[in-house]
Formats: sequence, C-alpha cells, structure tokens
Amino acid sequence: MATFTVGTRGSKLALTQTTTAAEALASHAETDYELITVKTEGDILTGPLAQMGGTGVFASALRQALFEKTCDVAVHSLKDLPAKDLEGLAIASVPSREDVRDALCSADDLPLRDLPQGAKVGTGSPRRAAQLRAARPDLEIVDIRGNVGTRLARVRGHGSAAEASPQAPNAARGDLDAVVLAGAGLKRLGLEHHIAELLPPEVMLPAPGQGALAVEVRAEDAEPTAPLGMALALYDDIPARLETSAERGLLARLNAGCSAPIGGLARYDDNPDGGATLRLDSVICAPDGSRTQRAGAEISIEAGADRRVSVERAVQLGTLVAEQLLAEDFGLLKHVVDS
Ligand SMILES: NCc1[nH]cc(CCC(=O)O)c1CC(=O)O
Repeated sequence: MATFTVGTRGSKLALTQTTTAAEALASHAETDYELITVKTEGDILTGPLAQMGGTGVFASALRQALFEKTCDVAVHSLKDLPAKDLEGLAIASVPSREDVRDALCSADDLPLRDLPQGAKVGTGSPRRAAQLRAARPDLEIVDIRGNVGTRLARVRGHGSAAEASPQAPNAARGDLDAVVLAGAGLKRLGLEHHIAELLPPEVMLPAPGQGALAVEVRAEDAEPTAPLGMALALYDDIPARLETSAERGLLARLNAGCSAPIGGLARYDDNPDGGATLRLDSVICAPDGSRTQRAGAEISIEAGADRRVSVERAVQLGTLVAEQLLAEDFGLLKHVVDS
C-alpha cells in the first residue's frame, strides 16, 4: 500500500507515543508513514486545565485533521479522548497498555506517607487532588499544569528539569515537595528514574484510560479490507481493549470527562480454564477529599469468546458500575458532570 500519514500533537510525549504506534502499524502493513504535527487547543490555552471546561481539548484538532484528511491515522492518549464515540471515526486499535498507576515524584524520593507535614504537592487533576487529600489531609495541593518536563521541574528545579541525568536527578530543587504524574508518560519518556513511588490503586485510582493509547481512523479505514485494516487489527490488544472499554463505559454513563474527580480501573486477568475475568473498580471523590464513594463489579469472559461481544459486555460492565454509583449518590455526582 501507499505511505500513510499520522497526526500527532507536538509535545515530546505525543511524538514518542505516535512514533511507537506508527512504527508498529508500518511494520504490520509493510509500508512507510509520515508524521504530521497538529497544534491543539489544549496546547495553546494556558488556564488551569480543570477550568478549560468540556472534554477532549487535546483530541479535537487531531480528529478534525482526520475528517479533513490531513492525516489518515491519529494517535491519542486514550484518557484524553471523550468517552462518547464520534460518528465517522473509529478507535481501530488499543495497543497493549503501559503502567496504569499514578507516580509520585518527590524531593529526596520520599514516598507519600513520608512527605513532611503540610508538604506542597502539585497536580492539575481534581481526581488526583481529591485522592491525595483523602490519603493525606495535611498536604497543600497546588494547581499546576504544563508538559511532563515543566511539571517535574517544579520539584527538581529548572537547571535540572526533566532531562536531569539519572546520575544526578536531585541536583536542584523546585518550589514543590512533590508532583503526581501518570507513570506511563514518565516511562514512555525514559524518565522513570524520577518516580519515588507508583501509587497503588487502593490509594490512587487512575483516570479511566490511563496508560493506554487509542489509534483512531476514519470509520471506513478500520474495515478489514481497507489498506491498513489488518495492521490496525493486529495492533489491537484484547486485554487493553476490554479494560478501556469498561472504563470508558463508566465515564460515558456518568457523562463525565477527564477533568472529573473520578477514578476508574479495569483489570483483565487470565483464568486457568482459558477464560478471563474483567474487574472494574471506580471512585468518585468530593473535591476536598473529605468523602469518597466506591463501586466495583466483575464479569467472566469465556475462552474463545467473540471479541465484539466481549467489548459490548465490557462497556455494559462500565454502565453497571456507573449505575451503582448513581444509585448510592451521596451528592458527589454533581461535581462530576461536565457542561
Ligand atoms: N492529561 C494529560 C496526559 N494525558 C496522558 C498522559 C500520560 C500518559 C497516559 O496516561 O497514558 C498525560 C500526562 C499525565 O497525566 O501525567
């Protein structure tokens, strides 16, 4: 087939993720690709992320580029995609997932429990802020944003920044005691030496879709007979696809986006009989962390189950868990619904 074009945001993380996906697709399809950098609203606006309102600020320009045929393939961080599918486009692959956990990066590499009383911890995410406050009510949460390097520099100090060498990661200090970032982003950028602690899901439930990529194309290009169809299908990973389908099902039913204080994590585990269990856990937090509401459920997936049926069941699992949260609503849900 002819060369295909792949749209990407300009950040280092986006370029790394997009290149990984493009290389995999090109090798499955035995062809070449061309990268096209697209500027997105999320990269241009500077206000706190949580106040920018609406979902998908990072994704919309890339999707526009697909519709306009500026590119054939768009690679997104799955957690930045709105939970509702968009008519005319298809998520053709969800490749195998990176680490799903949130990472604490702190001065002197202190874990969460050892941070000094009243320590300043930076995050722009209401979900992370609320769960940090629930675990450590004494912390001072500071609203920050920017790319991974900028955020790390708030702890490591500017001269050292994200590019601090593994030999001297603590060469300088910033104005914060710690920041929380997705472990996946740090690992993909080769910055895992900055991670003091990968926060366990019991303490910090990650954002739905965290650590996963979504490869999106125009719907007709996802067909098995389309030039890239087989390559896209080969790049799709069943566990990652089912986990993220459940997590997106949860968000879709709650009508919530990535700036809502909602955590959701599904895990796919193989069973000895050849089948698997898909379990989804979720949390909604009061923004001040004073209350949290949890719900979870699981389904079993038979050996050799049809992929399309399993995806539908995963989405239903998300809906079911969302409805458990809605049924027991203690008034926290009014914080989650995006306008
Ligand atoms: N919202 C920004 C964003 N979107 C995806 C990632 C990291 C990679 C991932 O979670 O897959 C990040 C940065 C972060 O949350 O620290």
